[in-house]
Amino acid sequence: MKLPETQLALLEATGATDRTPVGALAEELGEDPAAITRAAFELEEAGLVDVEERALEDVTLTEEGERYRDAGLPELRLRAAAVEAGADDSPVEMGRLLGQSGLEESEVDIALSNLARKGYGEIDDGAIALGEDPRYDPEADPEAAALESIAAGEAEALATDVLDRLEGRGLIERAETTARSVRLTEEGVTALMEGIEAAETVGAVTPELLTSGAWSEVEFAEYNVAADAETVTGGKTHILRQTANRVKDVLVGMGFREMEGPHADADFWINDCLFMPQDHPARTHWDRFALDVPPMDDLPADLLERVEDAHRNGVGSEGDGYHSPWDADFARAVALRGHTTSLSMRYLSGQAAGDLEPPERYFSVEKVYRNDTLDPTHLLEFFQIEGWVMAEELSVRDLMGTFTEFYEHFGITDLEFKPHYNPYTEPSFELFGRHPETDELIEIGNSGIFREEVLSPLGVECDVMAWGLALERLLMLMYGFEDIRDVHGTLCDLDLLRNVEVVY
Ligand SMILES: N[C@@H](Cc1ccccc1)C(=O)O
Repeated sequence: MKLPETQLALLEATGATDRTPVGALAEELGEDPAAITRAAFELEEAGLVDVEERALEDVTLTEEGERYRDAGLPELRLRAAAVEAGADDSPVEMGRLLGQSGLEESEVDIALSNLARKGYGEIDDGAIALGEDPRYDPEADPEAAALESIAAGEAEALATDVLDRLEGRGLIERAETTARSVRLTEEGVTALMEGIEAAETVGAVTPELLTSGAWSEVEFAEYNVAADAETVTGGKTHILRQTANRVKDVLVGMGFREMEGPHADADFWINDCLFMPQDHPARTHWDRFALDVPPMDDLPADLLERVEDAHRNGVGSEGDGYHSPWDADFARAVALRGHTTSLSMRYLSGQAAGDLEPPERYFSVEKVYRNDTLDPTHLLEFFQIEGWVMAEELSVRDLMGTFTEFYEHFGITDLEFKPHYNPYTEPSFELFGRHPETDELIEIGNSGIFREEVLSPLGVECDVMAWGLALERLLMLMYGFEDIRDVHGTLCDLDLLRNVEVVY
């Protein structure tokens, strides 16, 4: 008779009278328990051993259970302090005991309720009385003793009601496991006496086996295709990134080209080009992430001059500018961009991709940084879907039509628009969508048609409509997430991300 090596080793290590646990055999043979279990079942199928399975309970201490095992159960500590303070004779004020007992604030209620439950003392009017004949025996508290047994791996002998109580208190965790043990059958004993040879088995076909022709002589290991396999949660693209890629595909499909540019940029590109006055509240130091790096000295001088002129004196026949302070050093200072409209400015100015002729369409899906207060819909950094269209004649209808087409690709068909104000667009619109779970209207973007004060210094003579949409908000509408922190950043909910069904 021939058997694969692992099976033979297992058979030789197995007794005919006493059952041996599979775990012990795995340890003895230095093999993976899963491999030994598999071998045991194969031997059972061949009639050489029999495998017994028993449902077992695996009991472990929780962190709190561990803590009480070290320091003592809170009720026992309180009781000991009460004895010390003479509560055997007359009631002792709670207030006096708490300090002595060393109980944490969070443990006081736990101590009191369990003290009463166990009949170790009575609490009346803020004082503890121990009574005449306390059932208390510090050496024999069953729950304290059970914590010790569990820590020593001897939970099996414990009564179910004690385990139930500890579980109810959150001090232990119980899990079902299966214990398997094996014993030789008569056939197994006979086969061993007659002698068994080790057959070399092969787990997988290799190119060498195929080319040498050896495949026809070797014995292949049999797979148990019915066995449960461990769940492997492999790496995959984060849905935020997946959605970003999808957004890019959609926009490319709509004829847009992608913009690139720096995350840390001169205030000039982030704000000044956008006709944002230098004393605008959003430009104060606590709203932006200023960087302690040298200023950007290579801003195009003629453009700098034209932007300054638009700020100071206005553009065209009607506007007359802000008359607000203008400081070129302020324009050169570097900060993390609060929106990617800085990229739009670079491209529209001709500095990024050369002079552009209408019609042109550009987009980016990139990170922006804002010093917001963290909450379910705000993060310090998020992804903005920036975009603009340059054409001879544009109207609000073109803007709305573009959004309708874009969001339809993501199954969002109930957009709402509200008039809005931006220093750099006129008219301006905020975009809203309905959250699928809460039915609330949530803001998903901001848009408008650039003002002459923005376009004229850049040298653009036709219309440009533009927008900034929040990728995370799009995700909320698509997937129904209510807290953006579940899917973004280091606090994200891994289970949620693993199990989410990709929408498109
Ligand atoms: N920059 C704006 C979005 C926007 C871009 C272009 C035009 C109008 C609005 C924001 O971050 O909210």
